[in-house]
Amino acid sequence: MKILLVSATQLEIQDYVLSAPHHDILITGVGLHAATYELSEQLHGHRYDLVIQAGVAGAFEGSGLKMGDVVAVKQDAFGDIGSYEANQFHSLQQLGLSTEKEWLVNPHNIINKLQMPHVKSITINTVTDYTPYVQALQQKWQADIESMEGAALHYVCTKKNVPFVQLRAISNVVGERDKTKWMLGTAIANLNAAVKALIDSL
Ligand SMILES: O=C(O)c1cccc(C(=O)CC[C@H]2O[C@@H](n3cnc4c(=O)[nH]cnc43)[C@H](O)[C@@H]2O)c1
Repeated sequence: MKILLVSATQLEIQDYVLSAPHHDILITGVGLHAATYELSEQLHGHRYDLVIQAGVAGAFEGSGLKMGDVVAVKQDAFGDIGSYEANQFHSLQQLGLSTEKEWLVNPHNIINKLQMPHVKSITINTVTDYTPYVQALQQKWQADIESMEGAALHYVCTKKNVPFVQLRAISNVVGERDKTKWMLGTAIANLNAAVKALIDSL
């Protein structure tokens, strides 16, 4: 099986890569713009049976998720592309500016084989501790987690008709900007173990 392993940063997947260097690896850089471009370029030149995106993420309060939990993203959305006014967020679809679906749902069976929570994620461009904005996004999407690249995976792979799966490990609570309260090390260790378990099972 030809697998592409994708991550925003080397740090997030290097433990797995060092132990099993035989898959194609794509480090996109942080953010939607970089992930969309790099993934599109890579899929233009190669055919993969599965694209795995692995990274850390923030969990929304009330999601029930704990630091270090590893989750599979069932659906993702471009969470902050639209308008924010009177403390309410509106997507491009609500504004009548896009006819595409709001949620980019992963239709591939592989996600059903993963023994971990299946979650809703949004992909955002600005990390913030401004509570009214975080609450407006929560009210709109009722997501469990957020990242800065996930929707690029769902969007590009769906357009290119390539099977994909997005694994995220929880490193922080959304809105927490004090990095001493993040659990990056635990999240990355658990993420790499989950990537290994998934690939070994294929
Ligand atoms: O130090 C900063 O100011 C800073 C600003 C934005 C992001 C970071 C990161 O270290 C995150 C990089 C990476 O991790 C994902 N991530 C992790 N937690 C969150 C979150 O709460 N909201 C959105 N994305 C998150 C993200 O996918 C990035 O690739 C540091």
